[in-house]
Amino acid sequence: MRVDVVSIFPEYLAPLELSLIGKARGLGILELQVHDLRTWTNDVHRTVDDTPYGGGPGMVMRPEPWGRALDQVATPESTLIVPTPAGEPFTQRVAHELADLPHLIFAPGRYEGIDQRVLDHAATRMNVREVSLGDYVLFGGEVAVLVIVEAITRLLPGVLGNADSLVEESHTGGLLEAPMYTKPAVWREQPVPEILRSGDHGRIARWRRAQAVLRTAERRPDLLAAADLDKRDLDVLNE
Ligand SMILES: N#Cc1ccccc1Cn1ccc2ccc(-c3cc(N)[nH]n3)cc21
Repeated sequence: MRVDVVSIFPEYLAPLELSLIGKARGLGILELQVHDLRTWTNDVHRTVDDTPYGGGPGMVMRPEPWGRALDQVATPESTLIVPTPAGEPFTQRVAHELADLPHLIFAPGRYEGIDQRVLDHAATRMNVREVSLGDYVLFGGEVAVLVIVEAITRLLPGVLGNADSLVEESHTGGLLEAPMYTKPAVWREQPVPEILRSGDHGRIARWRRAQAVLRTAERRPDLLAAADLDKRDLDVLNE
């Protein structure tokens, strides 16, 4: 997978060099390049924003630099990802969809956002997806890019050593993850649930599933409707 990020704060994306993402890049699983939007300005002040038509607070990102940037970076197989409070919710399902694509271009805006014509024009030549991290407002899209790139990179084949960890992870099958424990067996007078030390892998799997169902019902009942619950799960809920 190739990822290009265009930002007026390229240094904000430095964490993408670290840890697993850095490993994925080193293994050639992920190609990533960060670009400074001001590269595509053509005035002495390298201007990227202007006042909004129709009035209102703040500034809007001008279309010309973005247009030139996308002219250079995009290919017919590109998908443009635009973080915005007005986007579709970014979920694990969306992460899986994006992880299957060949080329992602991220356009994290700043100020009050990017001139709408940038997205409308891009949509005439590539897929465009506006995505929201949640119902809160950030200063800009760079933080969202860090989150989205990490969520996608975890799903790329070869990045996570133990493929099983992808199977057990949260939101698999639509349920939240069961609580996890490690040594010591007792910590501040709190023991690890006995079943997890029983060595009975079948009972452990059933216990974890039951915990995931109960935790989801308690914290995210909205996820239950879409989860593929079986009879045992329903019995757990009705206990
Ligand atoms: N757009 C916009 C906007 C609109 C109103 C007020 C402030 C902003 C700031 N902003 C500029 C770029 C940009 C990108 C993504 C987010 C964003 C995403 C989520 N889920 N929350 N916030 C915000 C962003």
